[in-house]
Amino acid sequence: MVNVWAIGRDATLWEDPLVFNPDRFMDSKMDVRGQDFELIPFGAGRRICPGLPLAVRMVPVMLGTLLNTFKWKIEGDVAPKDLDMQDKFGLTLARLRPLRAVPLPL
Ligand code: HEM
Repeated sequence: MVNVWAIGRDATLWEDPLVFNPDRFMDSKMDVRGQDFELIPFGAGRRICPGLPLAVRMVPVMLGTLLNTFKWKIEGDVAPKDLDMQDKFGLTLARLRPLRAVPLPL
């Protein structure tokens, strides 16, 4: 069993590992397809997620469509910088408080 949680918080691998900063991947050559073990959201090796080819195509299409079709705000008018990023323990990590985003017509 690989502790992906610990890998993702390892300060020898990540700058400011506890900071939610998706921009850190902007110029990154890191491959999520099980080649770079710092980041293995689909697992790696023989049991790697068989849905990976579908997911890497569909997630950008779906996310891009949602972002281009609506403006978004966080329910309760919470500012993004104030978003509660605590997680709750489980077999997989889930947000303690679900993100409830509201689509607004453009
Ligand atoms: C962003 C989307 C997805 C992520 C992040 C993801 C992630 C994962 C991870 C981490 C595993 C465990 C790999 C391991 O044991 O090392 C897994 C397994 C699996 N995933 Fe996905 N997955 C995604 C989408 C999908 C989709 C779209 C499908 C099917 C259409 C799928 C089907 C499966 C199946 C069947 C397994 C079990 C494989 C096995 O145990 O041999 N996943 N996935």
